[in-house]
Amino acid sequence: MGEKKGDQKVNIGIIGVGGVGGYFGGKLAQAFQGDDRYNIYFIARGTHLAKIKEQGLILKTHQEGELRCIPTLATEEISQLPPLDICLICVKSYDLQQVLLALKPKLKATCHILPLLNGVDIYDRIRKVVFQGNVYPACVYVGTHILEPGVIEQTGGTCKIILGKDPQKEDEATLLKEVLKKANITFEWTKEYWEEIWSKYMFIASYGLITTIYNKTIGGVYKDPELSEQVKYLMQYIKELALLEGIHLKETSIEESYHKASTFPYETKTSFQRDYEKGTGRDEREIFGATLLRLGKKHGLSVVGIEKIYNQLV
Ligand SMILES: NC(=O)C1=CN([C@@H]2O[C@H](COP(=O)(O)OP(=O)(O)OC[C@H]3O[C@@H](n4cnc5c(N)ncnc54)[C@H](OP(=O)(O)O)[C@@H]3O)[C@@H](O)[C@H]2O)C=CC1
Ligand SMILES: CC(C)(CO)C(=O)C(=O)O
Repeated sequence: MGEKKGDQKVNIGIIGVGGVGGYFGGKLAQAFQGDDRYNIYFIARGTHLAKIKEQGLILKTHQEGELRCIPTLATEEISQLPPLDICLICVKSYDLQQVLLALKPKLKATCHILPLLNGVDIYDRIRKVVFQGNVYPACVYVGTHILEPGVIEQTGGTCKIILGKDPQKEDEATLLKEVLKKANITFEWTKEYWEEIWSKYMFIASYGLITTIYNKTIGGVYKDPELSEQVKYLMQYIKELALLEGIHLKETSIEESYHKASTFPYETKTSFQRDYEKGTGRDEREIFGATLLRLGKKHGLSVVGIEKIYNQLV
């Protein structure tokens, strides 16, 4: 499906306008502001939503300065959305199921669904609930968070979305690619998306766990020899898991993944760490920790070392 003709509008939903959704959704809203062929819908809640309604979303970026992004509509109610042509899913994994159930009736049969969550089984989680549309497995390296209600700060990462074809479909995501290009969002369409998603997982599960447990930034962990050893231990384990799941990561994947930390500012915190620090008990440990144990047990790997690390989370 290419660009829409006539007075048909392209309805784009950003589900969860936090760090990731605020960055990409903000760029989309900015790009299409005043262009009545595109409607941009933000799903947000609480004081963050109230501020967005009041002043628009303020997006502070590393490369492009500060942008004020005004969507067509910002609301907490997914039921208020029109049928969507494109949907970026940007909630944390613990909110995914509930959001999918609400979204399901709002996704057109041709909808282009782009999940930007961390994790190796996000595609499967979505496909258990949503049968229509095209779900493009994806990952992204971007350091971004809600600085204060209504304000997103992006400080590091390439900001490039790596995505590929829905494994169950033949669609090439023409409309989504056009929209991303128009909004100046960098992306790479690849056949190797599972390798990319597992590589990202190797990076974020390892650094996520160690930054969180030791209360250090990504730079702090990278510069600490003992913590770096733990990161590499986790990476080695994830590389083995990937292979057992049929994904062959490169010979150099651990070294590359370990050094990726140096492409983020020293002070960068992981999204897992930010949640954990809030102490609300709502965090992605299931994705970053429990999944390592579950898959390890499934394949008969020794999980003693992983359990020792995981059990340090309170
Ligand atoms: N932050 C980063 O730098 C990166 C994060 N990721 C991954 O991306 C995903 C999103 O992370 P991130 O952007 O940091 O998360 P955030 O917590 O910053 O953003 C998610 C937002 O979605 C909102 N939300 C969730 N459910 C609903 C709902 N039903 N209605 C309205 N709003 C809702 C949350 O509101 P509330 O706060 O009220 O719960 C929150 O504002 C995660 O899987 C993360 O691991 C991937 C790459 C980089
Ligand atoms: C480390 C980072 C910022 C890299 O994209 C990330 O994915 C996260 O914190 O969840």
